[in-house]
Amino acid sequence: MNDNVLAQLAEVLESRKQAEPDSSYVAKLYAKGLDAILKKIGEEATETVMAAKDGEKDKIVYEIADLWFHTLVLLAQQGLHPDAVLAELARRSGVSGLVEKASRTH
Ligand SMILES: N=c1c2ncn([C@@H]3O[C@H](COP(=O)(O)OP(=O)(O)OP(=O)(O)O)[C@@H](O)[C@H]3O)c2ncn1[C@@H]1O[C@H](COP(=O)(O)O)[C@@H](O)[C@H]1O
Repeated sequence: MNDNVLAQLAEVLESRKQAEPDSSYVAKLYAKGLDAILKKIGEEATETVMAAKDGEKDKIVYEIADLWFHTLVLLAQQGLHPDAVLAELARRSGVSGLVEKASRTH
């Protein structure tokens, strides 16, 4: 499991831009707009903090998955791909492969 999960999910999130709001959670979020997406990110960040404060490792993973998921929805809504974030992280850490991959695809 690696960043392909992010790329595959990004593809699904892109496809949901053509879906009817009633047919999909993500399509419904897009229809509600930016503020609704940002609200979910805020909620999931708070739930992550609470899980960490409670020291519940399983819950931390679960809530971070929710948080990452909603940030991926935000990236898609903004016309951005997760590769841009991976490339930025790679740039900071000096991992060259991802930077090259991102510059090839965008
Ligand atoms: N990975 C996810 C995913 N992670 C979290 N969630 C949703 O994010 C929400 C998390 O919010 P909460 O924890 O607050 O739970 P909730 O009370 O049900 O949330 P609300 O309904 O109040 O927003 C839940 O509704 C989860 O179902 C996700 N919904 C969809 N996906 C994937 O996204 C893709 C598109 O999904 P659809 O749009 O549903 O087809 C598919 O690949 C899905 O597997």
